[in-house]
Amino acid sequence: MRARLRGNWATLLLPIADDDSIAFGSLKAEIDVLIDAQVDGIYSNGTAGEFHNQTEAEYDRVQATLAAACASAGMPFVIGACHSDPMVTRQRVARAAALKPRAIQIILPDWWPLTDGEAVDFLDLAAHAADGVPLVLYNPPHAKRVLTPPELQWVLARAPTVEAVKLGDGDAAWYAAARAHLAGISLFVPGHHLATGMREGVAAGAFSNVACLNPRGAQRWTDLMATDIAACLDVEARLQAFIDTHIWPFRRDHGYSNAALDKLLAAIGDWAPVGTRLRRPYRFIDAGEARRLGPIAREAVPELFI
Ligand SMILES: N[C@@H](CC=O)C(=O)O
Repeated sequence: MRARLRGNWATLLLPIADDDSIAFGSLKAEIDVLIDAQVDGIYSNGTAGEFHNQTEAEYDRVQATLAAACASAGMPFVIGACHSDPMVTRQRVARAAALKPRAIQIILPDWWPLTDGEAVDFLDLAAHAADGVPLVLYNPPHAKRVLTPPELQWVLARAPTVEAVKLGDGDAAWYAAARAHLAGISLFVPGHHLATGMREGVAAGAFSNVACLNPRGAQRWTDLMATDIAACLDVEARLQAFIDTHIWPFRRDHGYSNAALDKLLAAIGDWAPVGTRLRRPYRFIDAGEARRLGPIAREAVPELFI
């Protein structure tokens, strides 16, 4: 039987060259570092993979590069077939399934918000395209339609191939609702909330921005949660203070995207040739900010830098 989807999943950030092309040599180098870090798994085409800003030929090349490297290393991988257009999603899912990933991640169509019934229908279409490969539903707080725990319960009861949901968590009331409505579903919370999600008995893992900062450190922190959750909560509190003070203002005060923030974290961690650049029209944070914040991050959470 297949093991439950869980743990520390590292996002494949998309390296962008100065001419706005995808730097495929750097992408392969990044994959090699992630494999060497022995993370629980690698996933492509999340937000930091800039799935929303690729041609279909580029999409195919990114997935083929990931699948070939992971297959030969025995590293579990999930392919993000996300797209805001449901027709394109179905085509991406079908092509992803042929690469035999552990699962395929999708978002709900993102122009006109779906009703719950339409969400079920969309997940049924995606399941057919996935041809037996399980689905991960990525439903972040900035999605056009954000499902509450009771709404998710209703939808997932009618979408049996959805094995996991990647979502934003919330306060104590949200965790209580998640426990009441989503038991048995692998829930993936934001990486920098993972210790809280584990303590609350709700999170199975994270498709993780902590792995953006340092994949090896994120893996050790995740593994430690099984035996010393108190120590992990202490790391989480310091990490959140660092993010609130030094990373979040780039979005709140200057309007940078989440992908820009994730790439800033990766540049602070400086573990692969990813860089901070995003594809136009999205603005990216100057690499000098990563150099400035590197020592501050290492002082805040030295445990994550190994
Ligand atoms: N939103 C992120 C999560 C990790 O950094 C992504 O999927 O890229």
